[in-house]
Amino acid sequence: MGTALIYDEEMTKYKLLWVDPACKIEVPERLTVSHGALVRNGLTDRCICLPVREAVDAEILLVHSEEYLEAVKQTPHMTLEDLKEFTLQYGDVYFHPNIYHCAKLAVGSALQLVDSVLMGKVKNGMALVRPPGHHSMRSAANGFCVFNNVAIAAQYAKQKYGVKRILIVDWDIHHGQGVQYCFEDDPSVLYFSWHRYEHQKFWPNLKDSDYDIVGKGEGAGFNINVPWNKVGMENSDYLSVFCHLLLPIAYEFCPDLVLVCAGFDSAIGDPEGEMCATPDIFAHLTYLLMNLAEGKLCAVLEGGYNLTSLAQSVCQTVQTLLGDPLPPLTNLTGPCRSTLESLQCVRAAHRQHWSCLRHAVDLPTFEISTKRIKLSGEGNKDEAEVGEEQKSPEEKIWPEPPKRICPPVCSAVVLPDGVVCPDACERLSSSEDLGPHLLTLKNDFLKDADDGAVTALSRVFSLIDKMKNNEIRNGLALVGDAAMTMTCVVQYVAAEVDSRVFLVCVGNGNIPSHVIEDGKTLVVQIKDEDTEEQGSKYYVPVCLKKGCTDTSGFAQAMFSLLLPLGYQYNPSLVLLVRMPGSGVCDIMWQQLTGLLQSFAHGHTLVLLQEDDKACVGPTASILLGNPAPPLGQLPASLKEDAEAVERLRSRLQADWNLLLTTAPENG
Ligand SMILES: CC(O)(O)CCCCCNCCCN
Ligand SMILES: [Zn+2]
Repeated sequence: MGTALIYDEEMTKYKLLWVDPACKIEVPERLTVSHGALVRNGLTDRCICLPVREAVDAEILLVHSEEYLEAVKQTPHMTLEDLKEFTLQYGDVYFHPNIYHCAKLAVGSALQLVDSVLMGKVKNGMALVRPPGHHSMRSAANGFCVFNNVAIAAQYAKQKYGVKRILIVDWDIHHGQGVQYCFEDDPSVLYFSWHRYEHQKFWPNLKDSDYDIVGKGEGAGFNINVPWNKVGMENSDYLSVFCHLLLPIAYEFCPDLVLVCAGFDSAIGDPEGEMCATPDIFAHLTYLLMNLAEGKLCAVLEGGYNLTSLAQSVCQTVQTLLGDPLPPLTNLTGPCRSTLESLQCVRAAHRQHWSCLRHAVDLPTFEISTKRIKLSGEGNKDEAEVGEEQKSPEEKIWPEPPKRICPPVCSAVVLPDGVVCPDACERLSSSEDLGPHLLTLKNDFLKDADDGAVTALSRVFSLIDKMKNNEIRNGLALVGDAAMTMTCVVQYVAAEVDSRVFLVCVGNGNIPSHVIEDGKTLVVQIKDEDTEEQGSKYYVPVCLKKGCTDTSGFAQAMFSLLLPLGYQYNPSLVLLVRMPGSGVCDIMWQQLTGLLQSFAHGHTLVLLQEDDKACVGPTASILLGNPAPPLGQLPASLKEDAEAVERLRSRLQADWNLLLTTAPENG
C-alpha cells in the first residue's frame, strides 16, 4: 500500500490584506515551497495524490459551534473593513474573502486522508493545508487557524469508523490549545504536544499549556503537555522526550490511529520556534510513530515559517512515510538541563496515570556538570553556557539533509536448503565460489566447523558486504549456531576501520569478552538469567525476572535503554540476534526489529537459529517495511524489573546522556 499526498493550490489563494506584524509570517508561499520541494525531489510521483474536497457543515460542527460556523460563513461577502472588524474579536489570526473556502478545503483534506487510511486504500499520508487548525476552538478562530482540522479528523474517525483510541502528536512549536480543549475529558483521544513556553512568557501564554495540565475527569492522563522553557532545543531534546515519555505512553495506550499536527516551526531557522533541531529529525519522529497503529498515520500540516527548513522538513516526513531509509542523526549531545527539568516534571505529573511511569523512580541524578549535558555551545538554552553572539533564526544555517538512497534490494536472506525464501526477499545465491575464502574463514573463524557452517558464514559475511556497499538494505540469516555466528560477525565487522556494531542480543547466552572490550561494539542483551556482572559502558545486560516473555518489561527496556543508546552510538550496522529459547513473543520481536531500523540507514542483520525458522516469515515482513502488529495495551512491568532498568540507566547515563530523564542536583 502507498502513501497519500493531499494538496491543492486553491489553499494558497488567501493572504493578509492589511498590516498586522503578528500574522505576516503566515503566507501562501508556505504551501507552494513545500509542494514544490516534494515535486523537485520526485516525491509527489511516488505518492498517491488524492483530490481535496470541501468539508460539509456537519463535519465542521463535530468540533465547532453553529454560531461560530454561521459567523465565518459571512466572511466571503464582507468588505475589507468588515473583515478587519470581524478579525478583531479573535487573537493572532486574519480573515480574507476566500479563507472560509480554504478552511473547508483544509478540513476536507484531513478527512480525505483519514478515509483513505482507514479504508485501507493507503498505508499512511500527509495533507499539505492552510489555514492550519490546532489553535482554533469551538467558537473562536485563533493563531492563523479557522477550523480545527485535526480535531475534526479525530471526531470524524471515531464517528464514521468507530475508532476506539486515537493518538494525536503535535510537534508544532506552539501549543495546540484548541485540540487540548476539545479532548481534555475524552480518554479515547490522547493528545501530546510540546511547545515553546518559557514559563508562560511565550504565545499563547496559557497556564493551560503547562506540564501539570493532564486532562479532566475521564480524560485525566490523556493530555500531555511538554513545555520548552528555553529556545535552542536540538535533536537530542526531541528524541529524549520521544524515548522517555511519548513512546512508552503511546505503546501503553495502543492507539488504532495516529494523527500528527505536523507543524515544522519546531525546526531550526524558524522565527517562531527559535529552535535548533534539524529537518532530518522529522524523518525519525515520523518513523518512530509509524510503528504504532500498524502504521496508520495521517500527518496534517500546521505551522512552519522558514520556507527553507519547512520545505526540507516536509520532504523528510514524506520520504519516511514512503519507507525510505532514515538518515543517521549525528552528534547527539544529549538533552539540556531545561529539557530534563521539563521531562522530570511531566513524568511526575503523569506517573499516576501511566503504568510505564509508575516505577520510574527517576533516581536523583549523580553529579554531572552542566557542561556534560550541553557539550556543544549551540543553542541559547542557558545564557551562562553560551559565548557566541546570537544569530537571528533566519541567519541560521544548517547542512542540507543527506540523500536517502533506497538500495536496489531491500531484504536479502541466507537460508539452509529446504527453507522457503519469504516473498519479496532475495535469497543469496550460493553460486559464488568460496574456494580460497573457505580456508581463511576456517583459520580465522571456525577452526573445527564443518563445511556447511563455513559456507553459511561466508554468505552471512557477504550480506554484510552488500549492506556496506548499499546493494541491500538489510539481511536475515537462519544459521546452525546463532551465538557462534554472532561472534564471527562482530569479529569480521570489527576489522573495518570506522565500523560500529550495535549488537542487540535477545535471550540468554554469553557474549565473549573480546566482543565487548574493543569499543567498536555496543552490546545490549535482554535476558532472564541474573548473572552477577554489572556490565560496562559497552555491555548492557538487561535482566528481566520473567525474561523476554514479559512484554512490558521488554518494551520499557526498548524505549528507555535501547533507543537512546542506539541513537547516541550511531552504529554503522545493527546486529539483532534471537538466541534459542529466548521466549520473546513474535510481536515484540517484530516491534524490536522495526524500531532498530532507525539506525545505520536501516542496515540490520538478523540472526536466527535454525529451530526458530518459524520466525523467518514474521521477521522478513518487518525487514521489508511492513508495520508490526500492535502489542495490545501494555500492563505495568514488574516493579523489580523496572527498578533494574532504572538502576542500569542511572549507572550508564554518565557515558550515555541520552539516557538522562532528570536534571542533575547541582545548581
Ligand atoms: C499553526 C501555528 O501554531 O504555527 C500558528 C502559530 C500562531 C502564532 C501567533 N503568534 C504570532 C506572533 C508573531 N511573532
Ligand atoms: Zn506553530
